[in-house]
Amino acid sequence: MPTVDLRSDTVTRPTAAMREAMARAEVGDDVMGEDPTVNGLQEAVAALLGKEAALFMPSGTMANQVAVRTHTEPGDEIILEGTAHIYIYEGGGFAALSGVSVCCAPGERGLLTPAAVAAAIRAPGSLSHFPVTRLLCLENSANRGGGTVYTPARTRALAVVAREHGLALHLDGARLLNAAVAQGVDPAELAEPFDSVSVCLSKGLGCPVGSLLAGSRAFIERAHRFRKQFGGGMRQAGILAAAGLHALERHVDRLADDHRRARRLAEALARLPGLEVDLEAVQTNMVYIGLPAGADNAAWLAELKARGVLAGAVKPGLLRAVTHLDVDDAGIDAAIDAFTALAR
Ligand SMILES: Cc1ncc(COP(=O)(O)O)c(CN[C@H](C(=O)O)[C@H](C)O)c1O
Repeated sequence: MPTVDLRSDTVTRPTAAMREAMARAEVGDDVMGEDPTVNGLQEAVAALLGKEAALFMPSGTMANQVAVRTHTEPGDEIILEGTAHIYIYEGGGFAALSGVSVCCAPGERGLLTPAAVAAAIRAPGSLSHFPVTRLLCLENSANRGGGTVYTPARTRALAVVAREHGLALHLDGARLLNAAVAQGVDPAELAEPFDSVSVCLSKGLGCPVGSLLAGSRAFIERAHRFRKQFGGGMRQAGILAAAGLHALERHVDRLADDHRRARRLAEALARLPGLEVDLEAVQTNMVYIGLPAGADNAAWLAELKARGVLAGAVKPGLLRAVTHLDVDDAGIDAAIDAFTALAR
């Protein structure tokens, strides 16, 4: 029985055409700045996001953590929404690598409001008791929010509050191209208010490895130093960068297919007895699925697997399904059939 892997869009494998592009890549030593394909990808992504420069990174986590380190000094504080990837899924890197504290602001479906950001900013006290709030990080699309998106207008409104208080702004744009395609807007419009933006090539875009961090030339120069310090300097990485150039050319518009499939899956599951799906949160390629009270994640995942469907567990009673390049309409049909059989 074929298996449809809905655990994450990180599971996408390079297509044959992408592998050919990788095999043809011109390469050089990127630590010496001599890999022409990496340089080309960095220029292309900087232009895509409307930034002066960009830096190729082995992972989205490293792109975020280098950004935090570049914006802050030990003892500073950063503001994150309570379900942010930087807060939950990056190994406490903000503390271990940057020595900063976090103020988690309450969001709705993973998205912050200007009021929540304003309330999270440490008032400069007369004494030096407080950490200094230095950086606001947003996530677009918001993973644990359900793959929800910030609009350009809401992003700008949050940036106004941050700028009024002298904060720097970083965007965890792991799925920024999903957010842009879902809204029919230019990625550069969503990136515009930010000092730094990370984007992932290794998720829905189908690359085996890679993210980029974009920002001003001065910011990227400073980030370059921290990437090296964190061990992220790479040598003939053009083989990986070629996948990114290929993906930017061929795999961006098709993200709409992933969103359509996620929507179809969500609407079918929402109709099943005992399952809970927040359809308002299904805005891109993710479907969070609430199980019946008392259901056991492991048992459900095993039953789904036995029916050829892999899903991810988020927390007790909550699963996640993510559509991507390697999921087709037949895979969605199989997932609907499997959940239907189990929900009875
Ligand atoms: C918003 C966001 N920002 C950053 C990252 C980190 O990217 P990588 O370090 O995995 O390349 C992820 C990965 N997300 C992964 C997933 O969704 O399966 C897991 C949870 O780490 C992400 O969702």
